[in-house]
Amino acid sequence: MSSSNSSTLKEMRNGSVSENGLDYKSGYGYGGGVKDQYGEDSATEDQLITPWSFSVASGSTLLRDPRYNKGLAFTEKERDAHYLRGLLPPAIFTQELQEKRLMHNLRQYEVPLHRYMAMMDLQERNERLFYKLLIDNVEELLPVVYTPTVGEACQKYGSIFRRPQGLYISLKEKGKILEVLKNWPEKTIQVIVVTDGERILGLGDLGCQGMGIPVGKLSLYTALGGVRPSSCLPITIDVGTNNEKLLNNEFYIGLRHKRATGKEYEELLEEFMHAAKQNYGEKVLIQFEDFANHNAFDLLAKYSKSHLVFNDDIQGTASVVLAGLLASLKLVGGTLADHKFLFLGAGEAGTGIAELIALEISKQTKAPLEETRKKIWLVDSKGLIVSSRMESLQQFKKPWAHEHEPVKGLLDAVKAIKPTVLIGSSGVGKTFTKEVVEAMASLNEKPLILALSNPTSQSECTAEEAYTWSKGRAIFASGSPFDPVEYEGKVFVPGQANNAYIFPGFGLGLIISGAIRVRDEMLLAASEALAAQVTQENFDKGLIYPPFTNIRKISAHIAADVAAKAYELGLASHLPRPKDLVKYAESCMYSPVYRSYR
Ligand SMILES: NC(=O)C1=CN([C@@H]2O[C@H](COP(=O)(O)OP(=O)(O)OC[C@H]3O[C@@H](n4cnc5c(N)ncnc54)[C@H](OP(=O)(O)O)[C@@H]3O)[C@@H](O)[C@H]2O)C=CC1
Ligand SMILES: CC(=O)C(=O)O
Ligand SMILES: [Mg+2]
Repeated sequence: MSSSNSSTLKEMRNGSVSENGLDYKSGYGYGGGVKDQYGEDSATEDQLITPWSFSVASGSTLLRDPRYNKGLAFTEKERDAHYLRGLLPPAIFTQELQEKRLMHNLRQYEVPLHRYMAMMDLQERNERLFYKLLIDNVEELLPVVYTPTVGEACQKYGSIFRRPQGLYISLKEKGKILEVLKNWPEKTIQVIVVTDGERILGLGDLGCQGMGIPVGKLSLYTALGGVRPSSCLPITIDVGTNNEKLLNNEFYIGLRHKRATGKEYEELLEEFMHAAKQNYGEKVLIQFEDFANHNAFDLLAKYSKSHLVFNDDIQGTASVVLAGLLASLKLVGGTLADHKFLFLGAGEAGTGIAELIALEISKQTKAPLEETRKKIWLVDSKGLIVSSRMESLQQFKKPWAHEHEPVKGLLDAVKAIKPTVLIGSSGVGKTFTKEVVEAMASLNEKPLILALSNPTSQSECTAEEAYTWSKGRAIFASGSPFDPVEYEGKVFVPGQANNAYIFPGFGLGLIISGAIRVRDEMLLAASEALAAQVTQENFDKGLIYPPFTNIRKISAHIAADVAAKAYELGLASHLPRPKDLVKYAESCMYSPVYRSYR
């Protein structure tokens, strides 16, 4: 360590690096960056000449840097070498002891939002400990940092706001977005999750406060998919909000006017997409999240030609649901083509899933897509989507307008269509009523019921309702988690049908292969990889998804199959192709274990 309290990366490269304890042991297999003092990839060669040159710190600055801070886990030697003497109490804790203490403290909070805030504080204080906690306690902490609690956090974001997380790009930044991107401290970005806050979960327009979603999704990219935190960038685009309650709330953190639309909106998005590619290169993955459907489909169609883009709500959800359906065939029998599907909700999630099911059936049976789509029916707020409504339908609904007489409510649609699978993607809670579930149970020995809407308050029904009303015959999964249910002496474990199973591994697959575009074949590969991870033990409990406890292994398999597909399609730029892609994906994953600083 040089005697100054901070040293620039340039200085380190000029000679003091090796003596400063570079720890290459747990470096990444990708990224190609320069290692900083602590063994992190921090900046690429050309970034060294930018005015934002990287510096590392010691003393109190080190303690306040969440990326490198280890709190009480700094060793005696590190305390000496890094000017920490006296800044910490004498005790030295292992990371495991810190973890035990934090879990104990977290469990004292009875209000979920308080747990969320405690986790965000930890992320801002000690990043590795945050990820260690999340990875080691994933089933317990997912509902805290993700759905359902993240929904409440977004609703109250203005009130609970402490330190800013992520990058805010508002209409005020029009014409300056590239400069805004350059203000972000990290230069090597591999994944951006971006929202404009208009459809946050099933909670509607939360404007700028939607930031909780990209922050939460990216923490899962790291914890579940092993993408390193420094290469993840959460972004919220603020074009205003139509949420009157927020506009009138004195603590609202966003622009205080109605949403910009049309040309003004499109130009801001265009500038952002252009700047992101210019600043981070063409291999940066841009994940669109929780946009309203009147923008989401158009943005995906427009930018999938020129950028590496992925819409989680349309594509990630489709892939996770298809995986559950493929797995469920072990329980319900038949092939996918033998089933009939009915959706409540014909938006991003509903039509996205429908299309991927139709594609998979078409792939399996060689039947044309127009035919396989006919096995799938959707209900929107106006009733069953049928051909007589064609003229007034939004573009993304048109492929689902089959010949049938008009049907108004869901119950009548169930009776008319006689589906084997019922999927809720409406964003409206309690819409799978007792009559609807009973009708499904009267039609099927094992009705498959997926209540995808988030958060829990918007779930189409609860796990208990699904099992009780079907007399224990339903196979059930939901977007937000439910506890196991005991019905007539038997314990039923509901699965979580959430795109969180897919996007972390999917993104990792794109990154490790250096993919330049996303294709439907990759989504199908991800579905098949996830379905293959469901074990007999899971099926015995009625599960159609594996538990999240194994998610890193699952993500490695998804990543490997997505990467393999990218290579097969000629869309991978990282050559040569690694032989064992699963091992390679695992070797690329971020580890939250502390590094030793010499
Ligand atoms: N589990 C998971 O992984 C995921 C879950 N979701 C959840 O799915 C829900 C929907 O998301 P998304 O598809 O993006 O939203 P959209 O707004 O795109 O679509 C909602 C659809 O539901 C329909 N709808 C609304 N109210 C009713 C009603 N009372 N009866 C019948 N249909 C109704 C709408 O009808 P109309 O078109 O007529 O307005 C629309 O077709 C959200 O709660 C979201 O959290 C989303 C992505 C992933
Ligand atoms: C899970 C998710 O992406 C959603 O509810 O929007
Ligand atoms: Mg979403």
